[in-house]
Amino acid sequence: MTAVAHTASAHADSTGAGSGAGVLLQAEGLHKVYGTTVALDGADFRINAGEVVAVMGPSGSGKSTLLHCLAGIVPPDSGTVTYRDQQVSSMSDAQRSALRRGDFGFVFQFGQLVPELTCLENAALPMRLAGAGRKDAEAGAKKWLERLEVDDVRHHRPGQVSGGQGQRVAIARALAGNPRVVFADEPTGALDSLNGERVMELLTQAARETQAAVVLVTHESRVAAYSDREVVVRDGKARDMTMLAGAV
Ligand SMILES: Nc1ncnc2c1ncn2[C@@H]1O[C@H](COP(=O)(O)OP(=O)(O)OP(=O)(O)O)[C@@H](O)[C@H]1O
Repeated sequence: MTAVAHTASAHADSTGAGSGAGVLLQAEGLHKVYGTTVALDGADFRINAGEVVAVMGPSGSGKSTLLHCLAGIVPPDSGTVTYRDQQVSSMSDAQRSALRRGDFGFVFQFGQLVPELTCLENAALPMRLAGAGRKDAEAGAKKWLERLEVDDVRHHRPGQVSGGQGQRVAIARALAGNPRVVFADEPTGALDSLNGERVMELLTQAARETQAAVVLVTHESRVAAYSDREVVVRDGKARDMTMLAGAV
């Protein structure tokens, strides 16, 4: 095993970065290997409630793998992921799915909306999957579509809306279930810069109001500028740049 950059973790408790509401999600010493490729090599990470953390770094450095391990989508080979007092890394597939449905929201580069459903039905889908009735789920989803300024396209299907509108619908969908953590992997990657900035404004505002934490994978510094803190992943290790800067 390679030595881990623990600088960030060593300072995070005392500085209480972000809302100060305490660590919500934490990873320690994550290792993940695909064949002969080392995707994560002892990565540490932590995020507080209400905090927006940008995960940056070169292509292939392990950013998405880190996000997938944090979200319980991919189990790490070793290391731990702790959400509140639960060990995500030792949960069964079914437990991890339940956690993702109940507590996490997801936004990806290409919204990944279900093409057969309307924008409203898409935004309501996580709540439906979590057991809400159609009426309640759609009422909750409509509120978020209004908030994301795409209520007017709620009866359209994803193929009938622009990329920016589709991405806003995807964000509404991620937020509608009142997630405690939103995982956003290059959420503005497919958008022009104006749309990208508006999407980031809406995402971060909404997250701050609901005290959701946002793990934001991006390679764009103008997107990372919306975060409270930046973590750089390089060669499968994560370094907290804000903490490092503060320590100088
Ligand atoms: N499912 C997989 N199977 C095989 N190799 C994988 C898989 N997922 C990731 N990798 C490899 O692991 C390494 C890290 O990938 P990852 O997608 O986490 O990087 P990234 O920093 O998100 O890259 P990018 O910025 O290009 O999206 C890469 O070398 C990648 O090819």
